Order: sequence, then C-alpha cells, then structure tokens
Amino acid sequence: MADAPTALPDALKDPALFRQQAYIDGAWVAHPAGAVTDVTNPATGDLIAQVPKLGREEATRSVEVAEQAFRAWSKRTAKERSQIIRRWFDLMTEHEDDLALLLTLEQGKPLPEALAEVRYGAAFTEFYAEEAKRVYGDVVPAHFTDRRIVVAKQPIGVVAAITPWNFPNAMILRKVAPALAAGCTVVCKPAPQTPLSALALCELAERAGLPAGCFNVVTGNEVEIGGVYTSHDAVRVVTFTGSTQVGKLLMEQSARTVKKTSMELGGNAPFIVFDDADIDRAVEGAIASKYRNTGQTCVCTNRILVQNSVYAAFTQKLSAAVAKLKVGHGTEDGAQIGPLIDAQALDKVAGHVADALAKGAKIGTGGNRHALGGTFYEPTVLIDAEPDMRIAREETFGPVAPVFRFRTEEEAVEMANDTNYGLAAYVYSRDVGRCWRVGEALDFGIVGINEALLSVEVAPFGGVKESGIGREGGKWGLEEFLEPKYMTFGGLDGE
Ligand SMILES: NC(=O)C1=CN([C@@H]2O[C@H](COP(=O)(O)OP(=O)(O)OC[C@H]3O[C@@H](n4cnc5c(N)ncnc54)[C@H](OP(=O)(O)O)[C@@H]3O)[C@@H](O)[C@H]2O)C=CC1
Ligand SMILES: O=C(O)CCCC(=O)O
Repeated sequence: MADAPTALPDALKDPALFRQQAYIDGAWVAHPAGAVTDVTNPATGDLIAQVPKLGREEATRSVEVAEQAFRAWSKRTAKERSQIIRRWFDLMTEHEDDLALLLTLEQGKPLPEALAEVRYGAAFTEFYAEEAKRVYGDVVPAHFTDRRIVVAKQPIGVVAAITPWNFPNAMILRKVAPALAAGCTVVCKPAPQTPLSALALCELAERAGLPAGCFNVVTGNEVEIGGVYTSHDAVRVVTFTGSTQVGKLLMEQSARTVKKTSMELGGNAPFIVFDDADIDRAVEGAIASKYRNTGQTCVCTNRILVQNSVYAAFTQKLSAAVAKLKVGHGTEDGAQIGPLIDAQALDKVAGHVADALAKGAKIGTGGNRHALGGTFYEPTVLIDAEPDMRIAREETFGPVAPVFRFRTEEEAVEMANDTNYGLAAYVYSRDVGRCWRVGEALDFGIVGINEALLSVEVAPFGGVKESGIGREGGKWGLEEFLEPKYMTFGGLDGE
C-alpha cells in the first residue's frame, strides 16, 4: 500500500474539501483494517488519494442511519428543507474553483469543463431548493356528495444512488438534490475512480446544516455495497447512472424487494445532418456533442448521419475543425480534450477504430493513440462508416466520430432508430416541417434540433428502450422520489 498523498490539499483554497474517508451519519469513516482504493489522476497516472474500501457492513449501516434520519427530515417543512439545500448551493458556488480542480484531477476533463460541470451540478440544488416548496397535491371531484378525494404527495423513503465517473459531481447532485427536496434521505456509492467530488459535497452539505444521516457516501466494493442497496428493505428507490449492462443487473436485484428504479443508461446518439442544414452550425454542433468530456458522455453523438449531397463538404469541414482540437492535461491552458478514464476505455476506443478501418472506413483525421501517451487518444473522424461496424452499434465513449451516409429522410430516421438505445438524438435542418416530423419520429427521450447542448436542470433528462427508465431534472426529477397517496373522506353529510 503506497503512502496516502499529501500534495493535493495544498492546491486547494480550502484544503478541508479534500477528504479521504467515507461519510456515514455525519461522521468521516475509515476502513476498520485500513483497506483502501487508490485514486489516480488519469492524465498522469499519479496517485492522488486513497479512499476506504468499505463493504456490506458499512453499506448496511448507511441505510439504517438514512432510515432513521428520514423520520425527522421528511417531517421538516418544505421551507426548512429548501433553506438547507439553498445554503448547500451557495457553498458550492463559493467553492466552485476547488470543486472543479478536484474534479479535473480525479476525472481528467479540462478545467473549464469541470467548472461548467460544477455549476451544472449546483444548478440542480438551486432548482430543487425552489421546487421543494411546490410539491402540490390534488383535490379530485368525488363521485358521491358526501365524499372528498385528496391526493397528497409523500416522500418515498431512503434512496440509493449509484453514480459514474464521467460526471462525478453533477450525476450525484441531479439525484440527491431532488431526493432531499422531496423529503427523502440518500445513500450513495460513487464510482471508485472519482470519489473525491462526492466527498467534498458531503463536507459542504455538513456546513450547510444538512442533518446527519440525510446524505451518506460509502466508497468501496461495488458488489457488496450495490448488493445491500438493491436488497435492503428500507431502500425504496435505486437511482443509477452507468452502463446498460450494470443497470439491468441492478434492476434484477431490485426486483426482489420491488423497489422503484430510475435508470440513466447508455446511449448511441445519432446526429442527423440534412442537405438543407446550416453546415457550419452542424459542424460546430457535432464537435460540441461528440468531443465534450472526450466523448465520455451518454448523450455524446455516437453516429453522424449525413445526407449524400452534403457528405463531402461536411466531412471535410468536420475533419479540419477536429484536427485543431487541443489535446492536453485538464489543468493545461487551452486543453479541450483530456485523457480517457482508464486503459479499458482506451482499448474500447482503439478497438472500435480498428474494426471500422478493417471494414472499409477511412480516416478524416486522427485514428491513433495520442503522442502524450497514457490514455490520451487523438480526436478522430472516420469517413464512410457503415452499419455493420461495431462503432455503429456500441457506445464508443471516446473521441471518435464515425460519419455515415444517407439519401432520404425515411432512410435517416430508420438508420437513427436502428439501435436498442434511445437516449439522445440530434437533427440539423432549416426546414421546420422536417424538424418536427423527424423529431417526432425518433425513438429517443431527448432530441436536439439545430442544438447540440441539451443538458439543463429544468428539462427532463432520460431515455427510452435500453437507455433507461425515469427522468432527471425539472418537475419530472422530483416525481421520482414522491409517492401519490390517495385519501378519501366519507360521511361528510353528517347523517
Ligand atoms: N450512462 C452513462 O453516463 C455511463 C455509461 N457508461 C458506459 O459503460 C461503459 C463501461 O463503463 P463502466 O465504468 O465500467 O460503467 P459501469 O456501469 O460498470 O459503472 C458505473 C457505476 O456502476 C457501478 N457498478 C458496477 N457494477 C456494479 C454492481 N454490480 N453493483 C453496484 N454498482 C456497480 C460502478 O462501480 P465500480 O466501478 O466499483 O464497479 C460505477 O459506480 C462505458 O464505456 C460507457 O459505454 C459508463 C459510465 C457512465
Ligand atoms: O453521461 C451521463 O450520463 C451524464 C450526462 C451528463 C449530462 O447531463 O449531459
């Protein structure tokens, strides 16, 4: 076991945000025997932290304390909950530079992108602090004069959040903020690659006055912790962001105790460019949606579909623009493309490119591991991509844009929908009728029309088919953590 690193806290304005312990019941918790998981900087491979490798026992305790805390938290007034969540937002804003730096060091994304993520994550706390006060019920016209029907919304109970490494801050807050606003309490297992953002959020939650037990973060063994979170009777919702494969497993496990599940899973986003599109805007959009977070986002464009008559012009402009993207360490000035998260991710990306080239694709730009070494990969454009290539069917999760060709609108819709995934899709055209027609015909939960940046706290984020169940964000995100309770009152005639 290497010594725990000490340099990182010196880089922070507030060193107390650097935490190397789990957080249960308002206390910092180490492994009883000192077992740890190393956290490394994906840009350098350097060890930056060690967090406890906890398991079944601590996961169970986290659920028990969350269950206990639920009794009081759910009874607080909406306004009281709102004020605490709002204070949490203010603290995140105050400490955004430190949160962004921690995020870049553990995840790799360029610092400006990390800052944007911190603000995006914080926006969920701001939004749900407001929304907490607007959990309205209904009074339904009754079928007898002496009856009244009331539907109240009640918090569902303990929520288990299992979150990924690609958005170590925002994917936690997108789940935890509405859950707390609704009156639920939360146990969370962050991805092992990126626990530091989660633990810094605990520190700020404590400073905001969130009572002990309302938000617990348990680092460690995913099978043991996930096993407890999907089987313990007290957990009523399992909310997960990650791969479709793990999502299916968690759903299966959760079925045994009939838990509600909310699943944000993989995607295979088509980006359709019609011949009447503004090509420069489409190129700009394709770059924004494909290369964000080095392509490691579930709404990242995975397949670019371009109409035949503009295919050459589009691929030329795209390749030229992509060739100019600056690859570098996230903390380097001007870096736009960071490293991939790990060697496995790099192998998947390289494998998709090799398979496409073997099946006839040509390089527009890139196509190799980057000279920086490690897990850096060149931003890549593949021309003449075909549906039989792996890259057409699997989520690449890397900086590679395969460009496919289509002839008619019908063919574009058919190609776009030819996937088991259904998260995000993009359409570029100047024809309003076509935009509506195609937007409605796409089997995806989110459609960007002449717009590539979709994620915002006020709108419902989520997919159909194997991309998941449920929605996060906006009023829809709060509903995931509320149960309608129907109460009927009889005998009102007084006889
Ligand atoms: N929708 C999205 O945003 C994401 C999609 N992906 C897709 O998945 C691919 C693989 O990435 P990967 O990181 O392996 O994704 P995973 O789905 O395996 O990991 C996401 C989270 O799930 C946890 N997890 C894995 N197995 C279990 C389990 N049995 N019980 C409880 N929790 C579990 C992981 O923890 P642990 O690492 O400890 O196993 C992590 O916290 C990517 O290439 C990408 O295509 C990945 C991340 C996010
Ligand atoms: O990849 C993900 O699951 C996170 C999506 C980030 C976003 O909200 O855009």
